[in-house]
Amino acid sequence: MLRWTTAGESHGPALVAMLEGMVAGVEVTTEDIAGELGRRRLGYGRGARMKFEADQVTILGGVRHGETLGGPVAIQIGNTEWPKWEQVMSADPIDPAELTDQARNAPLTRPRPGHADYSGMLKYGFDDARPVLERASARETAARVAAGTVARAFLRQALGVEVVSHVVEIGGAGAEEPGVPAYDDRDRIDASPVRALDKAGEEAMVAEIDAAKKQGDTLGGVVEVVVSGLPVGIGSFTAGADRLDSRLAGALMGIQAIKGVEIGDGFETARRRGSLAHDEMVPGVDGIVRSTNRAGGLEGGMTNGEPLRVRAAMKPISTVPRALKTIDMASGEEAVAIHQRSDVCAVPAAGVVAESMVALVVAQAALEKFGGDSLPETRRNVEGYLSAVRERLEH
Ligand SMILES: Cc1cc2nc3c(=O)[nH]c(=O)nc-3n(C[C@H](O)[C@H](O)[C@H](O)COP(=O)(O)O)c2cc1C
Ligand SMILES: C=C(O[C@@H]1CC(C(=O)O)=C[C@@H](OP(=O)(O)O)[C@H]1O)C(=O)O
Repeated sequence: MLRWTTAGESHGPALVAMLEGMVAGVEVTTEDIAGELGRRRLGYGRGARMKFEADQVTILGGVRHGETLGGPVAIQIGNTEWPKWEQVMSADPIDPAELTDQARNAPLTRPRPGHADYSGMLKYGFDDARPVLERASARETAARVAAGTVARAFLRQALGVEVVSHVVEIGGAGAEEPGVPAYDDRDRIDASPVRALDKAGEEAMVAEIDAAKKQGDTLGGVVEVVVSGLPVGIGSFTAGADRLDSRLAGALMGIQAIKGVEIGDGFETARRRGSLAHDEMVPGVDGIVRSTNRAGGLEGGMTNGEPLRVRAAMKPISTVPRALKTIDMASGEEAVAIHQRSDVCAVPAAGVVAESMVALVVAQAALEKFGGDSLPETRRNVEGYLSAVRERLEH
């Protein structure tokens, strides 16, 4: 089974991603991972940290001469800001007399509403929010994108599947009809400051970010991930936990600040009558096709051969410059939340993270269906299945 995990803190020396269960022979390089990490740093409205900090990628294991070996893949993302944090985030005990950076090490006792600070301090028994926010921070999403790069490479090389995303709304602003991107639109989307497919939508979103920034405020929004080239039958209807839709929802909700997930037309479908909610089946060149794709390529927890479409809604950035009310946990007095700096909006970056989580989940489900220890073996299994499906559809 394909499994992934990450370790590391926001201001630690590095993040680490581990990916187990990947087949041998998938072509992936340090440059590929760095390229995806670069996409995650972009976006109009991101904060100062994206400018002064850099991700340093090292593949520590599981890849040789540009190909996976079948063993666990370990990827390190070094943080160039580490020298500034070496004392505060030291893994080993530090003699208080040697601590030169007292200011940076001062306990953070004013939990920020919308963050993990308050519940995390009480749950783990900390008087300082630092140990909570270091791991709760979305800096960790860099490690997910690194693991996701390997999953995307596998999907492309085993199945010809491609994953793309675009930003649909920011702070309620966006195109009326944002359209559905194809993989060929990826460079154009990445060149947009907000990763929008549509120019009018882009302008509205940029204006909304400018307005929020001026008012000392922050924004959330909605991203859509589209996966093309998927064969019918990935996922399962046999148990709730095996449904591809439930797995996608879990993986996307697992991204920091994601508060809602829609499959296909999602909540809009719930407002329609059945006659206008589903996707009728009509004869196509290679068998059966759908006249619409309202279901977003998923029926009964399985892919149905149409492009997979899934949306994720991100709440506004929690650290609001116009600081929110809180309670100082040291004194019990009313206070305002800690605010050092913040993104105004990280929705474009969240789209890249969402692509990675979708790629990991789809790769996991594809490996369950097709198996194999090497890329050629998986490909043979895919081809055998596809030819059986083609035969079945011949009339
Ligand atoms: C890519 C990305 C970047 C983020 N950047 C920030 C940020 O700069 N400041 C902030 O307060 N929250 C940021 N967040 C969101 C917080 O990490 C998130 O609101 C917090 O973990 C609590 O969210 P939760 O209730 O979903 O756990 C970011 C989230 C993502 C996905
Ligand atoms: C560092 C990243 O995102 C960070 C995620 C984050 C948060 O609270 O989630 C808060 C910000 O960091 P800081 O509080 O130190 O300014 C972001 O810059 C990154 O995405 O690489």
